[in-house]
Amino acid sequence: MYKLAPSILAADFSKLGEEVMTIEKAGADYIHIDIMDGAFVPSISIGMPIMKSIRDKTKCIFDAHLMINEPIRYVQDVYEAGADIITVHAESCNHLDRTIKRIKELGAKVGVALNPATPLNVLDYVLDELDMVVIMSVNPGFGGQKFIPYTLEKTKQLREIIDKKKLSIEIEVDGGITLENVAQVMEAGADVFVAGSAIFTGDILENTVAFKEVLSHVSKGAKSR
Ligand SMILES: O=C(CO)[C@H](O)[C@H](O)COP(=O)(O)O
Repeated sequence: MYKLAPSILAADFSKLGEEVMTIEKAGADYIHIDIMDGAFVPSISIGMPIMKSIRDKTKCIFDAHLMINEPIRYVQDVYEAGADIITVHAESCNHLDRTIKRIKELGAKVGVALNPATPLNVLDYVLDELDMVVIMSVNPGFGGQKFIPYTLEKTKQLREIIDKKKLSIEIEVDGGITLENVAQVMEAGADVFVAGSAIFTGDILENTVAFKEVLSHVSKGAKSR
């Protein structure tokens, strides 16, 4: 099954709990939580207290995306705040292997995100340790940006590698996903789709249902791969 991961970066924080309950009701699979430090990426977003405050509002999986330098310093706090999946950027870890191991020791699932221009081969030696790879389809730091088309090819290449090695790793694509381009991202081989502005602008319930409708249309088995 394809999964939808609404990014709360685009939510109305004055009613975050309510909005999270709305997207769960409409079928969201993961709640994508963008944590930014103002150093690895230009923006500062939200942190552990906000995560904790919504943890009891939903049973959805918390998919924490750490856009922070040396995230190993915070993975325990993020786990304790309720994260089920913790994703770090390959570019922000001095010791990626150690960071992956630390997340696994905590008992969380582990993801590694790659900026648009980062090649897939940085994952060559750690791929089989991962539960998720996040292909950034925008340069991280802001919601509401335009999808970068060349990341479709990168997603296809990663799909081939994962299938060839028979690994059970989810490919999540993050940034600029809309109802207009989501089918292309599905065709490229993604499993999980992050959408911020396209979900939280306008009617949140209707937008979530519309995404779920598209994602349920093409069954994975029916795809060429
Ligand atoms: O990681 C992110 C930004 O760094 C966001 O999750 C991403 O951009 C989703 O927002 P939108 O759908 O508005 O592009």
